[in-house]
Amino acid sequence: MRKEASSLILLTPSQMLEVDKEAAKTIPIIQLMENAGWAVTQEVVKRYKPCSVLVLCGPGNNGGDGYVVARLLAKKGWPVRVAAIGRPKVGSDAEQAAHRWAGSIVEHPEDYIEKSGLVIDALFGAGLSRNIDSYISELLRKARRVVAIDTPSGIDGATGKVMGYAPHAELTVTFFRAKPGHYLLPGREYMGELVIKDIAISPVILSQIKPQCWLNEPGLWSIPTSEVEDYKYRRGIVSIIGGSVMTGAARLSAHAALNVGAGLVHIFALGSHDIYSSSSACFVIDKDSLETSLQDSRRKVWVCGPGLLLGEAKEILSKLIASNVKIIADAGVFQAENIEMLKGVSIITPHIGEFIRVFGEIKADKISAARVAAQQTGAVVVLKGADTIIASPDGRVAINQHASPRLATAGSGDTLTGVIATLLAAGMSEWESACAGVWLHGEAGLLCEHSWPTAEMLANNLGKARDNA
Ligand SMILES: NC(=O)C1=CN([C@@H]2O[C@H](COP(=O)(O)OP(=O)(O)OC[C@H]3O[C@@H](n4cnc5c(N)ncnc54)[C@H](O)[C@@H]3O)[C@@H](O)[C@H]2O)[C@@H](O)CC1
Ligand SMILES: Nc1ncnc2c1ncn2[C@@H]1O[C@H](COP(=O)(O)OP(=O)(O)O)[C@@H](O)[C@H]1O
Ligand SMILES: [K+]
Repeated sequence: MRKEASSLILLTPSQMLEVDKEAAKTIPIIQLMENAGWAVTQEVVKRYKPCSVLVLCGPGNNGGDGYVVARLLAKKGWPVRVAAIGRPKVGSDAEQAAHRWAGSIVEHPEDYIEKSGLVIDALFGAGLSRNIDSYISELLRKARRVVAIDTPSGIDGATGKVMGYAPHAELTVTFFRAKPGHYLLPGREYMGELVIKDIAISPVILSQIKPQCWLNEPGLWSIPTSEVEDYKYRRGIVSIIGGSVMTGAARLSAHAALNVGAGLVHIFALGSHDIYSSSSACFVIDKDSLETSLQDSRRKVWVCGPGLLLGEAKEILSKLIASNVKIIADAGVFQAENIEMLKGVSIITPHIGEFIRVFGEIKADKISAARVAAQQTGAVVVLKGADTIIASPDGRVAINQHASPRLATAGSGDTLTGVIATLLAAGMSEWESACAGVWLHGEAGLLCEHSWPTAEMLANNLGKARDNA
């Protein structure tokens, strides 16, 4: 089902704390904590039969949620023990929640954890501020089945990094909106099933927070549908530079563009035309000079990079930039290790190796690095990988989890450029084309999960993928 863009918002832990403060103006935190604990309890009883439960409670509000879960599960007759790993601050909401827990508090959780049917991880959530220490990591290592409150303790909600150690949860219940760390790797691998629960925080608060990050799903964008009065120029023209030596990449890009619904695909071949002419009756092979082809004002979108040698990429890219067309730059363009060269490009699609070659090592995290690269170039950056990040120069970021490892095949990136170019040519904005293109590419991969697809097979599934968006 198509989601509302607002439900796709991802909040960093610090934004979530801001939400918390705002929400507290109308609903007391202790009530939000009760709601959070109730939400977790509901999800637990839905999935598990009554069993012995050990709730590991940390010193903050994450721990507070844990005390509520302990109380509610015990009320339902489940055998529950609580371990208080760090006492809540005097006068805090978590302390109030702890006072309401009348059951046992074990001093040595290590004596119980292996025997417990279920461990509720309520140690740290949004307030994780440093690496997990060895006592806690040794303890968590012994847990067999873990349900995490907000996030498995040790996962940085902003970046998905593991801070020393984190348990692999079977179920993670978070509140109001998910966080980037729920979807970024490696964090995503620790969540198990992720459930986002409404705890009566008003979405109106979001307008004050000004979120800048979304999960990449339909609803964040919408793709033009086919109309009765469609004609090929309205569907959009994609022009692709074909390399003189490596000719497969441009052909794959062109094949993808046609399959995802481009009205017309031109290939401007740098060497012999023959291979391009003979590979599909649907490609239009340019016979004119590049300058003449660029004078056709209907040809606004160009793909430059797949299969290009460094010299070819450099020369052609500068000509395209000077012509003010919209450019999707990939592959060959990134051999130059040159940020300046990319200024004037609309969208760049580097994989992590290419990204590092051009922009240098990623020092902080992938989101920040992609954002900086977008600002430096003025282009939308698609940082490809298993958790592709799409960053706009204006600071917006989308995280894509809608993909399959089956996409990791030669030429897969070339098909992606063809998809993005088609959406751009159909009139979508740079940001939306990049986000939607990455999703469609992922969907094509998911449609092939019964096989080991080649890039051509992926391209063949793009029309179906577009219909599914
Ligand atoms: N945001 C919201 O709207 C709501 C948040 N709630 C819960 O509140 C949590 C956030 O609460 P807090 O801000 O109190 O933060 P946490 O409870 O996540 O942790 C903060 C505490 O842990 C300590 N700490 C952090 N990292 C540590 C480490 N590696 N080793 C040892 N101690 C460490 C800090 O010193 C602090 O005492 C959320 O994760 C969520 O579970 C819920 O109570 C309901 C509402
Ligand atoms: N493990 C994975 N999970 C999901 N998507 C993947 C995975 N590995 C690669 N991909 C996707 O496949 C594409 C590979 O692109 P790229 O590395 O440029 O390949 P090529 O240069 O061979 O065309 C990217 O869109 C990337 O996001
Ligand atoms: K937790």
